[in-house]
Amino acid sequence: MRCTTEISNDEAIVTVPSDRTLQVTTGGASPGFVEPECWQKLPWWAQLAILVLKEAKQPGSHLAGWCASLPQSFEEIPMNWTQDQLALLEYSPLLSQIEKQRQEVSAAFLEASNGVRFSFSEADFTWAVQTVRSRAFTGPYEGRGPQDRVAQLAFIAALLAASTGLGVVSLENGLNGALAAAVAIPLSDFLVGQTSTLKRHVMCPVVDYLNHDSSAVSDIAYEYFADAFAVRVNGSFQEGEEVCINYGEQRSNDTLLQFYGFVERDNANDTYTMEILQHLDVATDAIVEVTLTRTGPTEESMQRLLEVLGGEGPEEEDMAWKAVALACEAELQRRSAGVAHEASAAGTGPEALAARFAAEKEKVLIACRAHAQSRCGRPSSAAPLSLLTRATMSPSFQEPQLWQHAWAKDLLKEHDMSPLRQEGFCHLEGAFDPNLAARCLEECRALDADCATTVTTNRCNRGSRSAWLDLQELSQLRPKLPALTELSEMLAGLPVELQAVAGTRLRMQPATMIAVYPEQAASYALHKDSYFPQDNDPATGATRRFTVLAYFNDWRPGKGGELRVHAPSDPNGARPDPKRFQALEPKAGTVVIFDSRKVWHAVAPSLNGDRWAMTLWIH
Ligand SMILES: O=C(O)CCC(=O)C(=O)O
Ligand SMILES: [Fe+2]
Repeated sequence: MRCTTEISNDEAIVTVPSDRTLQVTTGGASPGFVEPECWQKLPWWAQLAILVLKEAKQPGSHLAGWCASLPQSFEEIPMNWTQDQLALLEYSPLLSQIEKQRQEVSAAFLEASNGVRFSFSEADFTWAVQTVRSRAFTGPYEGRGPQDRVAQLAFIAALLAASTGLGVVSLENGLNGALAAAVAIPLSDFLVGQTSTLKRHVMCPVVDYLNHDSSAVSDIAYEYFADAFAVRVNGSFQEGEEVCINYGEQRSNDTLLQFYGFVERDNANDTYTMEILQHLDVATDAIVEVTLTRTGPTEESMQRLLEVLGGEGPEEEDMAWKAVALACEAELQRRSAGVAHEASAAGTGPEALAARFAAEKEKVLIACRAHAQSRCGRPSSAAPLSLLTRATMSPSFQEPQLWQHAWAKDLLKEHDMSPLRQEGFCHLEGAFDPNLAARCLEECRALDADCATTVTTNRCNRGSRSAWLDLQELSQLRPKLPALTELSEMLAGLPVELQAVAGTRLRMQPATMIAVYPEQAASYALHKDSYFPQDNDPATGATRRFTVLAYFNDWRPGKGGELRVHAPSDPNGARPDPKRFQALEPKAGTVVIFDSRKVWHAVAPSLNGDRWAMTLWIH
């Protein structure tokens, strides 16, 4: 759906009155045309499917226009594919899911055909179920009966606590706002889930015309006082722009294909489930199914794997990572090559969709294999470790005057620094010699191959590896790392120059960090480098004031890994709009300087090649 006029942030873009929707709720009464006993036995999607069939078959339905706009068939939904088409997926977990789904739909049809007082064929019913599964959304239901009241009271109390906590203006607005938030997916379980498992499943005409985008931030909310469903999209849009919503967070391509009939390219939530022991030389009858992400097994899978390996020590963990690397390798050997998939994925129809799905699954395996290999024999830590001593470095601040460098003096003189003062960041292309960047890149790769980098345990920054170069140890590091020490000294000359630009006294932690974002297997979520003043270190008063980044890669469009600098937030420092950012290319020779306290930023996954950079933080 495209917008015909400008849309501003958080405006309700579609509002559908409750009586124009089709809904079912947990334990809700059956409609007059279905036997109550039959209704209670049917799963929610079958109940909704019956409501859809009723509208589609009933002459003069007030939803006739919407019914007529629904697709006649769903050739993109794998449940409708032939065995040959399904085999192209090369992925048995999805095949089992589809088989299960077919059986469930048939069973529900048998049940429904006995208790519904109008007739329909199995094909009609299947069509309606597929309409429902690709278009309905689910949220909590605040309850209706006396029993539900308890849940409702707790619900309202939680909302009031939330709204007063936020300093909301009027009660009605507060409640509407809080309820709106409550129907959104993540909060719903917190507010309602603990006291009630009541759910509401809704088919909302028109809302279903909106496409999915996993990066979109949207709410589909029941607005209590308006008795309507409203879609709000976080972000502003120009006339003609497509507006997408997020069908739900963290959906793998399995779910997207099975229920919605599409595959998302480079979907960071895609996973690969397999029986891991079949690929390993272990004498056991146990079957260990693991789910792999681009950065290794899910926590639950890792736990299961460690149990089989007999413990949770560092040795077992190392063995587990080796097992994952081997299993990914074996699985990749077993599958047909992704290049072939990519070639056949260009068209439309089940074959192309299956090829796209298989190509994406292969990408998960490749990234997971690389990550698992990088974990073997390599420490993990919340912070990078010193290259020389392998220890965490406690901040020992120095006066910037100690570090002066002609390059730094010239750089800030040559470039206009007003963007740094006004917008809080500046992007300096060609700031240093790309040959130096290329030499740094080579040294970084060698260090990484020697396991000198640490794998981060920061959940917002999954998959990256890094190391500290201690500026006080440069003489020892120089012989082995001439390029990295040269660049570190250059960057260390910036704080004294920035003091003049910022008009404040600065201090520096004499260390630079090198970090890699491996291809397809790392990203950094929206964050600031300093949440001043909350994160003032009480002992040292340390707060990061400026972040300096220097990039090493020969960057080309399509390689990904952009630094996303988000539009400045309000003076209260609220999180900015996740959809509005400027994407800076991490190109060899580029330096970016920004205010660590003000600038919200993120790193996009690198799509082609490992992405390397050096960082210096100034306090
Ligand atoms: O590498 C980048 O472009 C930014 C990394 C970053 O945001 C960080 O390390 O805090
Ligand atoms: Fe950062």
